[in-house]
Amino acid sequence: MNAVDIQGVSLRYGKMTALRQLDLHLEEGEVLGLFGHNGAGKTTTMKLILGLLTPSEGQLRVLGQAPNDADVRRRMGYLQENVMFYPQLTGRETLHHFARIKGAARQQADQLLEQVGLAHAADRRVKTYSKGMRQRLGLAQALLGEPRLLLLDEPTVGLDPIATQDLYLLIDQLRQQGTSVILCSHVLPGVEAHINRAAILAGGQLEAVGTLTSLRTGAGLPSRIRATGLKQREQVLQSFSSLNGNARPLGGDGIELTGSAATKMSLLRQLLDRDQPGDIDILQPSLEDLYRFYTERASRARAAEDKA
Ligand SMILES: Nc1ncnc2c1ncn2[C@@H]1O[C@H](COP(=O)(O)OP(=O)(O)OP(=O)(O)O)[C@@H](O)[C@H]1O
Repeated sequence: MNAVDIQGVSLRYGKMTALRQLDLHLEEGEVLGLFGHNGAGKTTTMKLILGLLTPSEGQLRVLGQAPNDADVRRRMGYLQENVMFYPQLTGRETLHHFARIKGAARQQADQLLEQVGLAHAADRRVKTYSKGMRQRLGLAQALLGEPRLLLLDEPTVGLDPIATQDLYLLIDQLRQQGTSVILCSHVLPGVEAHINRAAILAGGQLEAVGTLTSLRTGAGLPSRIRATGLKQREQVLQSFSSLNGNARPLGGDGIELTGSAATKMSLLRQLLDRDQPGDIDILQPSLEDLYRFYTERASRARAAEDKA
């Protein structure tokens, strides 16, 4: 059973179509990164999964049930963008309050405060918390009741680099325990090692979805192999240039080879056949490169449609 199954879902706010024919699924124990420009439809997708919105068309199942099923709601955790709390309550009281609403055990509060690094501030009022502390409290609130499905909307906003890294490690841990996670973010650097697949929304439509490897193959963006410490650099350069012109010299004794995701490994083997480099770096298209590629492709397609 998939944690989330979205089939042909459209969502209209009056005349405005926020999501168009969305097909997307989330496997159990999978982390899906959901990316897109402002207004692309990410929060709308989250709200549909949470049962806060009803599709105008299409089918949606969450943990095998309708999203507004009471049992499903108990097994979901949600960290919303710009999370707000009662300023007069302490961190611990805040979690007790949400535990009551969610039907979760009150004793969980202390363990969760510890887990998100807020144990030292458990008895301080939330109004004295920094932005990052409120974000951590939001995460603890989302984790109440040991959810099987976690929806995180911009979870790293306000977190410092160490706290961001801690959050990603926590997501890795939850995934290992079988929790499914959808992570919406505009912050792409650093996230790619922690997601199984990425989905890119543009203008309410799914422009691309897949593992980074499959998105790289689909985009056809080049990978670069940088090698230094070559003993026969000129011969190596010549032999690659005569093959397909994808080699160029770098400063010192280095070279850079450029190839598609499909040819990368073969280029690497050819290089190692020809020389014994002291060091090698492989620079693959990053999540940002892929995001740029797919969103620009979507914009071009839309501009062409508008012209026609
Ligand atoms: N309640 C609403 N009434 C009318 N239009 C809405 C409403 N909520 C969202 N929209 C519109 O639906 C579209 C999708 O919005 P959504 O909030 O899902 O985008 P998003 O990808 O989460 O954006 P952001 O990154 O800015 O949070 C936008 O054009 C937005 O203006």
